Amino acid sequence: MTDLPDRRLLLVHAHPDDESINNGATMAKYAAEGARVTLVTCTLGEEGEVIPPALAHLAPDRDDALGPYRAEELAAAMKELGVSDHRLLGGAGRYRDSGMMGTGQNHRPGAFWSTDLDEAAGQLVAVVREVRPQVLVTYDPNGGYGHPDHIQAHRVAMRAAELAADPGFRPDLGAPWEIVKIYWNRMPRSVAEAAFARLRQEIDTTPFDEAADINDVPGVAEDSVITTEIDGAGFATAKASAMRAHVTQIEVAEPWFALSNALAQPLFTTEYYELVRGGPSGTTGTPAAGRGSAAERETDLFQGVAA
Ligand SMILES: CC(=O)N[C@H]1[C@@H](O[C@@H]2[C@H](O)[C@H](O)[C@@H](O)[C@H](O)[C@H]2O)O[C@H](CO)[C@@H](O)[C@@H]1O
Ligand SMILES: [Zn+2]
Repeated sequence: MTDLPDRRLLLVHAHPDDESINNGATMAKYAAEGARVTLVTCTLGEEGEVIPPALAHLAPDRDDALGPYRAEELAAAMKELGVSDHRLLGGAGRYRDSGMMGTGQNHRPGAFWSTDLDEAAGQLVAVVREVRPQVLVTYDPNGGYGHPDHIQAHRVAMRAAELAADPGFRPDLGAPWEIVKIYWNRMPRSVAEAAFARLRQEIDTTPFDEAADINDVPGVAEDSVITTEIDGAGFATAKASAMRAHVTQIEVAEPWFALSNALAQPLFTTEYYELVRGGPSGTTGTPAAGRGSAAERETDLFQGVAA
């Protein structure tokens, strides 16, 4: 029927760098194991800050050239992870970075936050019906930490999963395809708290002045919500290198890193997820959240998916 690899994973993210921060080890692991890993990034991060002074001219209020530069950073990061299929939703520059919640950029023409949901989801349906992934990874409904582009990426991903399976929706985009398992990026509160406690103790050994707040970490949730953990210890170097490739946004001093506001955070190589559709048998329908102790969690996103 198709010459696609058996296992196909689709990740939907808002800006260049989110994929490496949230899923770098997971992406590197599955790519190394021969799965097809497809990344769709919804904007080029045109409204981001710029860390290196020598690149300050790229900023949106100067040359407004950060978008193309971050596209190059993304390509470099994908090389570090061994991921060859990475796309920009609707093509480069179709949807613009909306800025932080409540800023004027939210309503700038072309901002992703104010784009039509079904129009953007239609762009993603074309990718879903081409790639035919068994597994989709995106953000929780709050986008991890409330950034408008993250919230919109969640909405577009979930809507596209629904429309891609509907035979009455845009037959011109290909045969309908039902994604068997959908995950949201998560971080167990107990793991985050322990890591931040160690970071605060060691802050003087890092190049950073202070630690971020645990609430700055995307997707923090009670441990019982976490259904799945992917041990990416073997891919720590790849993840750190991919994060470093996003030079304008991230400074990495392993096992710590800081985003453009220079507040240090832990760099996690175990990456956590909440399974929100599909279960061990691959059936659809929302599984009961949580599986009790960590020992009961899935350790493979494709667990229960028929090849
Ligand atoms: C990780 C992430 O989603 N980064 C976004 C975010 O960047 C933040 C923004 O620049 C803020 O002003 C800083 O204080 C904070 O440290 C950054 O993480 O928002 C940007 C603008 O929408 C976006 O380009 C960037 O990718
Ligand atoms: Zn982001």
